[in-house]
Amino acid sequence: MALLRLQLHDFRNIQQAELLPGRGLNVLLGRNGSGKTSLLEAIHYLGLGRSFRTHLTNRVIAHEAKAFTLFAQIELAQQGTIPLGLSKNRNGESQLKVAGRAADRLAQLAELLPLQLIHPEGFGLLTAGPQQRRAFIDWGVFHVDMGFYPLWSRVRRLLKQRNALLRQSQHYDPLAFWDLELARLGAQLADLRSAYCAAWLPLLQEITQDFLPEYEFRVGFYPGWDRQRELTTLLAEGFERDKAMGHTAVGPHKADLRLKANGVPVQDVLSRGQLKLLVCAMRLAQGLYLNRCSGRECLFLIDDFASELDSEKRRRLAQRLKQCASQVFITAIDEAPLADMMSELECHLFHVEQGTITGYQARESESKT
Ligand SMILES: Nc1ncnc2c1ncn2[C@@H]1O[C@H](COP(=O)(O)OP(=O)(O)OP(=O)(O)O)[C@@H](O)[C@H]1O
Repeated sequence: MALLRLQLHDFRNIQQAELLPGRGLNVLLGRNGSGKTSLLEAIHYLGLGRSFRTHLTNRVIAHEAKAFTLFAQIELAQQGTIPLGLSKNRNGESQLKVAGRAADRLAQLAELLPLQLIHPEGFGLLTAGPQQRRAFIDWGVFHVDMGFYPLWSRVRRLLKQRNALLRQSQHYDPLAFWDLELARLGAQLADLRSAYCAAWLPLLQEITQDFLPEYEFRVGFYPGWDRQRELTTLLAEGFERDKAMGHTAVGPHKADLRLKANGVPVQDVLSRGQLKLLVCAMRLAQGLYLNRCSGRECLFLIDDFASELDSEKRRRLAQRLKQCASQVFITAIDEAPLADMMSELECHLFHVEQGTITGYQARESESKT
């Protein structure tokens, strides 16, 4: 999979621009505030239907404009080149087109454009609540198991129904029927997530050897409840508590990934820089796993991160990206700190200046294999 063309209209400070990326490393160079991160944000929008900086569409639409529009051409191994279009206006209305047809599910975008974002605030994956880590596991399962998305959607609907019933019912009985189904599907979801974590973990351990060899990492998957016990029993026992809280306290919607370094929770022992490296390793391991088990490539967006790594780690990052066969978009203020990465990968340079892309230059990797 590769992004061959990206056109932007009224996206942040970019009134109109076109990017024709290369397949390897695309370096977006520019001064502070020039629009580099906005370009990554636009690609993120195309892959996930949302920004990584804000949940407010109005912040992303250029001042004075009514809507933003993104258009892209992507190349897929099976389908060849297909166009994608996404537009959002200030009333929150979206238009999504895939291969010229109106599409209604953002999951369609995610399916076409698997992407991983590595950015300076990314360590929230390890320090914030479980929601981000659940989304992280689900990204992986979604891309390797076709059965995941319909199952996940049914579990979500069941939970909504259960929470609505909790608020209406004085007794547990009306919930019992729904809980049977929730427990059945919840167990299937937990099995998929747990199998994914077990399969992905060896790759993570391999990559952390590059980035953080001083630690031994262990990763535990928590399915959202104690699987020694029946989920139906736990749900029935927790009825009064759940009713008081207005939502369900145990179940697959509480799944989490728990990481330890030398036996201690990572957020208690690693420095900020080390947490960032670990997140980077986790995301690379996902890209690599996707590539190994489905032959598909995942696109990497790397914002302002490489300058935080020493030269050896940058080289290792580039080597891993090469292993993932990934197309990479990386921002930097100047190219000097990226020299190590640029020598490992086929490299394309773009200059971003006040919302316009002013330069383009393709460079051959020095150490092509
Ligand atoms: N909705 C908007 N309309 C117009 N301009 C905007 C909008 N939102 C943000 N901007 C401006 O867009 C510019 C580009 O921001 P962006 O974060 O992409 O810059 P950057 O090149 O990544 O900078 P840095 O290197 O400092 O991270 C900023 O000057 C910002 O003030």
